[in-house]
Amino acid sequence: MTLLADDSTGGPVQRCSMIPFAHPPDAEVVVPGSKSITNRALVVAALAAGRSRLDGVLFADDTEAMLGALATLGVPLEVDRSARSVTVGGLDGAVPAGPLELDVRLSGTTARFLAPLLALGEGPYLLDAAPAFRRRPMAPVFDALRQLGVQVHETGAPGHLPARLRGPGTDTGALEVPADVSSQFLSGLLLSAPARPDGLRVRVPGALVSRPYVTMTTAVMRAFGARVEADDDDTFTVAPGGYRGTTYRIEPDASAASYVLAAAAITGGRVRVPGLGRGSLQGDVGFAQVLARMGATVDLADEHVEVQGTGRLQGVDVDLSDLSDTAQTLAAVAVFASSPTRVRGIGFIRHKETDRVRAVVTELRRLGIDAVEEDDGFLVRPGTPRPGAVHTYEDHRMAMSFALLGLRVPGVEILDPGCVAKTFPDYFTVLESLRR
Ligand SMILES: O=C(O)C1=C[C@@H](OP(=O)(O)O)[C@@H](O)[C@H](O)C1
Ligand SMILES: C=C(OP(=O)(O)O)C(=O)O
Repeated sequence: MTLLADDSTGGPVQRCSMIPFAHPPDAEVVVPGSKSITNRALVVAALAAGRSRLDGVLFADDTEAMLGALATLGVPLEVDRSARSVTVGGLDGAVPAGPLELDVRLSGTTARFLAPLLALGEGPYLLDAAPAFRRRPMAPVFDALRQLGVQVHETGAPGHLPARLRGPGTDTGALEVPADVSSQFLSGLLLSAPARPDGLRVRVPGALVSRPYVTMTTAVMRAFGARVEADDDDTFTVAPGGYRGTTYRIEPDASAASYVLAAAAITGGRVRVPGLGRGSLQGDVGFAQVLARMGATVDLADEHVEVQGTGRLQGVDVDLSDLSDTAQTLAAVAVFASSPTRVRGIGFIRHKETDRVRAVVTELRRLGIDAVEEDDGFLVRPGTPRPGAVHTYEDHRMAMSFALLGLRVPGVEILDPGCVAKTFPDYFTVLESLRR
């Protein structure tokens, strides 16, 4: 893999030329900590009574956004990047008054988890984001906060950041939050609920996408002493009483692991990721089972996941609504299968960093692969990608997934490879470490 300087300005690196592997990889790969667990643990530790120590922390743009926002709120933080740990001095639910300005950058979890936390304080708080995030939906969070008595004033487009918040929102009552576009709206309300005087009761009407992330939310909450129950009709009840600071280990990121496991599957190599296994809090660990259905040999053990490519991959028809961050990874694998792959249940990924359904299909077609956009997913017919420069749309998962194609065929270039910094800053170095 070569990094080329930007050919128009000679400025910062803007494209990455992939060089295929000459030999299949045979490696153990340490992937960075889970973005989703890091940002949950930071929020609950910040609200807790007493100190917490978080280990296995991810340091990437999305978690730096959360750390930066908590620092702005005056949360005492001791950050040790080399040890991958953060010590958090909890606020015991006392969110300081404003005026304060907080920037969530490109991070969905930071935006959707922070807004309900700010609703615990008086404000005013100006919550803003990078331009690309301002396009992503916030209306369900704002509507829920208004139901709790918070004043929410969007200073740009309705239902989007930036917004000015004034609380505290202490109203009680039966709250509803739709979660058919993102589960993060629900997770954010749950995470701050133990710090509310009366806790919270919230119901999800209709579909709940990305459900394993909500189970992850309640698991992290319980690890810090909260009491939260879910009933069969997706009503969640959170008792008041706050959180207790604790020592907490964060798992490696299962979505990040999907790329190196897919690399093994498509090159006929072997990759083992330690620290992730059957008992993971992350639904994306299930991606290994999708690879198994396609023909890879998979060992999902207690403490590791390993994929051995067999040189034979068949297409699958799969609903990825529980693990949609792996849809793009699967699209890349599907190119090298012997039959078509249909991914279903993921219409909502049109609201992520970019319209991921459209982006996947557009970029596969750019490389000469027959792919079709469908309402709730896409269809990929296998083929041999031709050389080309892949557009990544400020979406780290477009860059990480399409780079995999270049491990098998020459001439694949990834534009704006730096966008991987959102969750996996060392991605290209880690991928390169698989080369033998
Ligand atoms: O709660 C979380 O940590 C996340 C939930 C998912 O989003 P949606 O609930 O919007 O699908 C996922 O795509 C995102 O990367 C992280
Ligand atoms: C959808 C993603 O992130 P976010 O937390 O910004 O929603 C993602 O990481 O793929």
